[in-house]
Parts: sequence; structure tokens; C-alpha cells
Amino acid sequence: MPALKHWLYMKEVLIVAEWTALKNIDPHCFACGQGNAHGLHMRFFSDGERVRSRLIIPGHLRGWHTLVHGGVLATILDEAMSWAAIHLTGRFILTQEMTVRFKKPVRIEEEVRVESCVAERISPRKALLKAEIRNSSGDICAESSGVFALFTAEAFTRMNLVPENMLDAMNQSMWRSA
Ligand SMILES: CCCCC/C=C\C/C=C\C/C=C\C/C=C\CCCC(=O)SCCNC(=O)CCNC(=O)[C@H](O)C(C)(C)COP(=O)(O)OP(=O)(O)OC[C@H]1O[C@@H](n2cnc3c(N)ncnc32)[C@H](O)[C@@H]1OP(=O)(O)O
Repeated sequence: MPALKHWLYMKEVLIVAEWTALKNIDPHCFACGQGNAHGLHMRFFSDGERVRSRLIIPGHLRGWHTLVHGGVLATILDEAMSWAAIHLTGRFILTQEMTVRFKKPVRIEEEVRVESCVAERISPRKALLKAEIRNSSGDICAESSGVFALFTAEAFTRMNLVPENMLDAMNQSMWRSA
């Protein structure tokens, strides 16, 4: 294999290997459920430090004319921060609070990318997450930060936030890829 072709091949292998697909266990989630006919069908990938997804926001989620509804952008940011909180801390989570800054309009039917990370582990029970949405030109269109409550499996079960028969699948999906 000529050197350049070999280098490109190796680069591709490295890039593919760097981002691992994360497993989804709830097909009905509005944001990530692949079986929700009205949802966003987001799929997530992680390199161990960040979580990311890309999607095309369908026309029925518009706010005005060709603009994506701000609440939909907030959902995308919340979802990205949630996946990062779960997979990068290894805890079950609830979004406790979040703020969003809308910086540029996002258009329906345009591809966007969202990326999130843990900004700070505030305490054993809390983490600060950040996320940003970029349009196809790479401009940051919306960004968020959020405080996430972190739960052990036992605490999550005690608070009746997960049916016991789903606990195993949830625990496993937090460590295994798709
Ligand atoms: C949902 C995640 C499931 C994980 C799935 C895992 C794997 C699957 C993989 C992928 C699936 C991916 C993603 C899922 C995606 C998206 C999720 C969307 C996220 C959301 O869209 S989520 C909905 C919106 N968001 C809420 O619906 C929050 C409502 N808000 C509250 O529910 C409270 O505000 C709270 C609890 C946050 C703070 O409550 P608070 O302010 O009253 O806190 P306080 O400290 O006073 O605690 C009082 C007593 O709560 C217990 N407690 C509190 N925090 C605890 C902790 N961290 N650990 C253990 N126990 C805790 C103790 O029992 C304590 O009692 P004590 O400490 O005295 O014993």
C-alpha cells in the first residue's frame, strides 16, 4: 500500500476507533428513541471525554417559518448533557437545572451537531455539564450548562425512578457500546 494511502487508512481506523456508539435502551424516548415516530432519533457516540450526536431536525419541529423551535434545541442540549452525565460519570441522572443561550438561528432540515462534556464534578451527587449545538458551517448556534443530580442504582430504584426489571439493562448500557 503506498505510504499516503496507508496513512489515510490508519487515520480513518484511529478516528473510527476513537468514537464508540452508545447503547440506547428506551425506544420511546422523544429525543433518542429509535421507535418514536415523532421524535428526533438521536444516536450518541463517546470518546470517553465527550459525547456527541448529529441529526437533521425535521420540519414538523419548526417554531416559525424555517426556524427550529427553541424548546427543541433545549431538548437536544438536555439530551446530550444527560448522555454525557450518564456515560462519563457512570451514574443514573436527573436534570436538576439548565440554562440555554440561543446564539444563532437553526434551520429545519439542516444537519446540526451537538457535543457535551462534564465541566465539573461538583460533589458525589452533582455534576455540571456543558453542551453546544453547531450548524453545518461549524458556527455555535446554542449552548447550555446544566446541573445534574447523580444517583447510584440503589438510590434511583429507591426513588421509584426505574422499574427493577430494567435495572440490569440500564446498568449494562452505561458501560457497553451498541
Ligand atoms: C433518566 C436516566 C436514566 C439512566 C439510564 C441509564 C442508561 C441508559 C442509557 C441511555 C439512556 C440515556 C439517556 C436518558 C436521557 C435523558 C434523560 C433526560 C433527563 C431528564 O429529562 S430528567 C427529567 C427532568 N428532571 C426531573 O424530573 C428532576 C426533578 N427534580 C427532582 O427530582 C429533585 O429536584 C432532585 C432529586 C433532582 C433533587 O431533589 P431535592 O432538591 O429535593 O434534593 P434534596 O437534597 O433535598 O434530597 C431530597 C431527597 O431526595 C433523595 N436524593 C436527592 N438527590 C439524591 C441523589 N443524588 N442521590 C440519592 N438520593 C438523592 C434523597 O432521598 C434525599 O433525601 P436525603 O438526602 O435527606 O436522604
